[in-house]
Amino acid sequence: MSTLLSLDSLTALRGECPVVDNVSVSIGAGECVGLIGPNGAGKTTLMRAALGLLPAKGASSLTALSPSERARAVAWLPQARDIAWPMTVETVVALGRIPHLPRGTKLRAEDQAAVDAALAEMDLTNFADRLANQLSGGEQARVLIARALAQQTPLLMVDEPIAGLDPAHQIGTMESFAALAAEGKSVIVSLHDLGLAARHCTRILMLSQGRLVADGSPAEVLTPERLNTVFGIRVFYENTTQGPIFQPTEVTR
Ligand SMILES: Nc1ncnc2c1ncn2[C@@H]1O[C@H](COP(=O)(O)OP(=O)(O)OP(=O)(O)O)[C@@H](O)[C@H]1O
Repeated sequence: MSTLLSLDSLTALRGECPVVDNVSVSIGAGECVGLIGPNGAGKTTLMRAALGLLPAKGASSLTALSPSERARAVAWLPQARDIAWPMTVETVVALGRIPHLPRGTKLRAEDQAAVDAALAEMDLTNFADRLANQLSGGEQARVLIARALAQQTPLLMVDEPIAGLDPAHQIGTMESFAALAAEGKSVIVSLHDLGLAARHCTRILMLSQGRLVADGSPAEVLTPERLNTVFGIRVFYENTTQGPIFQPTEVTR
């Protein structure tokens, strides 16, 4: 299995305090990896440090790449979602093709095909000519996910992509990520919906206070003890013929 991301003792400080603490992990092709943890656990910091967007100790395989190589190796969707520019949805999504275009050239047929596919995947084909800054918050979020998909990188790293999406688009987006993994690409997705993580992710990384406290299949990681100690919740979890059903039921502290 080829390795798309390798972190070795990655440590990121905010002031004196390590908010990502000695994380080592390797992500191979074909994985849909859910990155979970309470608010402030270090999920965003871990992804930004892995991308080389924050200074960190230890090593990330991505930071060894040149900026242009990195842009073809990984697509990044940050948490902030507002689109300020009065550009059409199609133009915003086409920005995802820049890493693939020879300098100064226009979109080629293969680039347009990638843009059209990403628009369709995010249910945005009918929005292609709308101004992106005039869309709702959830619609803008889908435009930015489509831009990341259009990049067609082996690895997609997305920070809370389904926050603010309606239920159908949350499920559809997670299905798109799972489908990418089934095709041999990999996705690292931070999210707070543990039910969708349990259902769509092949692997879960659980962070608590900057440390990687669990790494395995959803059933291995989402145990009652960890959900109690790390998240302070009790949950109902059952494997059914329709897949795992996972519902937080009460706060335990
Ligand atoms: N710019 C900053 N300066 C100082 N501390 C910061 C800064 N950004 C984040 N932190 C701290 O680092 C810790 C980890 O933050 P991070 O954003 O990585 O958490 P997270 O797991 O992504 O949280 P959330 O689920 O709320 O998005 C938090 O305690 C946060 O307060």
